[in-house]
Amino acid sequence: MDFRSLPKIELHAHLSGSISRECLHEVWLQKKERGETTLEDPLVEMPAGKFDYDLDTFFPLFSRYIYSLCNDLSSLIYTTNSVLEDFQADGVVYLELRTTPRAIPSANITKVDYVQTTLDCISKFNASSSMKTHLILSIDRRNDLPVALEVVDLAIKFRDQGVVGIDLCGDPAVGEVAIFRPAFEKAKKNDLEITIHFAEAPQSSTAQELWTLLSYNPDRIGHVIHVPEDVREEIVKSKLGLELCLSCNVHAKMIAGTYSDHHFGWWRETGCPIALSTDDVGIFGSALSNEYALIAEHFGLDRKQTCDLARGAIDTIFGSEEEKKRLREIMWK
Ligand SMILES: CNc1ncnc2c1ncn2[C@@H]1O[C@H](COP(=O)(O)O)[C@@H](O)[C@H]1O
Repeated sequence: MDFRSLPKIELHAHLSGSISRECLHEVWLQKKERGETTLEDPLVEMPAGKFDYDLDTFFPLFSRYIYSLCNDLSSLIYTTNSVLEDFQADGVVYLELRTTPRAIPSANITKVDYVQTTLDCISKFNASSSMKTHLILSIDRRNDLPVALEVVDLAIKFRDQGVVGIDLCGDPAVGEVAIFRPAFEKAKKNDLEITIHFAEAPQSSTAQELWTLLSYNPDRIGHVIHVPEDVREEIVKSKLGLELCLSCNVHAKMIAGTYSDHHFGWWRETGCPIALSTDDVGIFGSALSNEYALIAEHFGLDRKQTCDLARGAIDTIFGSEEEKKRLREIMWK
């Protein structure tokens, strides 16, 4: 099966984590030539073929390196366009990209500028491509409530330009999710969709945390790894959309074992819509086409089952009914 040509939906992709190393290298070269950076070459920082980042080494890649490199308007535009091109070239027909609004005071960039710049790239790309993209704004678990509310306000402000929802992400070892209730309540009240990183690591999978997160009424949840039985039952009953990321979970050792041990095998029997997704293709190096190839290989999916899996994600997109109709027409049966 040609997994690249297979029309696919990507619903769990972090913008800064989806930038390829080659693209980061190009940004670095341009800055180096202009004498604007003292950072190490991305290809040295993240060598080709190295994908074994665990949750301890993964998050600092952003705070310590990628955010320092992509720290002005031209690098934001260059990297966002490159991410969109990569997804399109991989056969993605519908993309929900997510990003944490980031102010860059050294370049006079506010969070409003950051979101506007990202949306401008998306809107230009949407106008000239068959892949359609929407934006989700992320709240980082390490944020406090005022910052989280600011993210929701930005989502409301930019809804007309393609923001469809709110995400809760970040290092699962950090933060107390109960503080975010007013932010998610405000998002719901304003008809924004909600997706949440859920049971990603043992520390973030206490019964208290998981029931708190479910009480925010998410429309989808991501990763969904360390889930106790009573919580699973509730998820299945509510038919929540699941964003499952295979290679990321294997490389980062977030699951025990390997591809064939992934919890996709359990969730696929439950009737919850599943969106196979890449999470951070720039870091973990597995494009969505490869994720489908791996799933087909390790779970013995034939052509029809693979197409059904890809189409199943239509039901859980945050896009419009019209968009769903378009996808039902173009996605393989
Ligand atoms: C293991 N998977 C993951 N779990 C939790 N949060 C993750 C993540 N992968 C990425 N992020 C979140 O997304 C940010 C980078 O993209 P943006 O700057 O927002 O575009 C990271 O800093 C982290 O907060």
